[in-house]
Amino acid sequence: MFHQRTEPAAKAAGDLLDAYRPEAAFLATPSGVVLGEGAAAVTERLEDVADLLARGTADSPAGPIAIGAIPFDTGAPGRLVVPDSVRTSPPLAESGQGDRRQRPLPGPWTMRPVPAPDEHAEGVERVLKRLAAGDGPAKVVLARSLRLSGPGTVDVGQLLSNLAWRDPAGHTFAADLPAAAGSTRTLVGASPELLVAKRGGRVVSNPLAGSAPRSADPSKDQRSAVDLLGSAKDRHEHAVVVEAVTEGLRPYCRTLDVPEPELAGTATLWHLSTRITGELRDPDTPSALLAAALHPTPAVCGSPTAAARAAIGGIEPFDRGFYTGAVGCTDARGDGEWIVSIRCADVAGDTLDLFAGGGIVPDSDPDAELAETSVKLRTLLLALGVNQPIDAPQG
Ligand SMILES: C=C(O[C@@H]1C=C(C(=O)O)C=C[C@H]1O)C(=O)O
Repeated sequence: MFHQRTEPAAKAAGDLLDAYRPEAAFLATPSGVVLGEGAAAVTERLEDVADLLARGTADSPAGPIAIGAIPFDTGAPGRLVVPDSVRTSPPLAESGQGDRRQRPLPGPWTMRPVPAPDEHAEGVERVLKRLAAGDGPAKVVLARSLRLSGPGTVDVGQLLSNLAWRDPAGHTFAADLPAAAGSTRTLVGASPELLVAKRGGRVVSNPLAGSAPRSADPSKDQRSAVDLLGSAKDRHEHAVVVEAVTEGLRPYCRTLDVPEPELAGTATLWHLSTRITGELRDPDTPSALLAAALHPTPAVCGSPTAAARAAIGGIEPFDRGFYTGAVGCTDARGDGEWIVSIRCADVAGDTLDLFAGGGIVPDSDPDAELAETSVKLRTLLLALGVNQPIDAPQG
């Protein structure tokens, strides 16, 4: 039995960003901001969250909340925390505080791509061969990572703040992870992708898949968007995800609405996006259970899931850890939001591991896929204040 304190709501989201310290949990979405401090209870599995929350009380009428992260590997432990105390605020975009709090993190940084860029392109070729064989996956999401080491302990709070103010309408998070040797470990990022949100009887999922770079030149930017919307390869890559999410939600829903894909823009990329909405058969279905049912979608793994996962395991030379997992928050009624953990870094001590991947289908081009991951890495690099090419060979 535990009791969760609910502090008075903050007037401005920026106050919660300023109050964030490593080991706390922070989530900002278009529906609001949550900062959780301390740990009254902890679990490793999404499926156990509802029972855990039922064992506690809170000042809030919605009961206690849990907040945290799960990894890509569905068999590996997550870290979902019921904080001792919780503070909330209206969304960042409504704070009127603008972007005045951005500051680059101190460098210099050494950067080590894992694998080397040309090896990632070779990995894409290997995936293409597996797809062509016809007896394995139909789509595989292949990722690469970039390890940055800096001059001192990474200021996670400043990085979180930079990410949040760069995109106040996005999903920005910092989740405490199982500790690395001797230092706290945090997953910090700004993801454009909603895995699932549930409020009362309504459910929403907004898968993204199919990407094109943005351009500072408005006519080029427009062309890139129009080409993406008309690209048969990208529409196929996207359709695979929409179908899996729709089928994943169907058993829980009385109605489901699946519109045609549209464009969603981040600062650096265009994506194909489908906002799937539905009415739950049972409005008490916990959001954490829906997240567990959908994770990992073919947007981050591929399809069919088991074959794609096996291909990833055979080709990616690193452990994804919490990248391409999910970060989210739920109350005791099951209302909550779960975000796909992409455009993120796993930070411990003076080191950040950045990750980016892309969906490979039979028409994918290895060089274009490498370039796409480089653009995706820029979300974190720009928030760090690093604006240098990353694919030049390193000494
Ligand atoms: C895997 C990532 O992004 C995912 C893959 C996408 C794609 O292949 O086009 C687009 C959005 C995300 O669902 C990533 O950012 O690392």
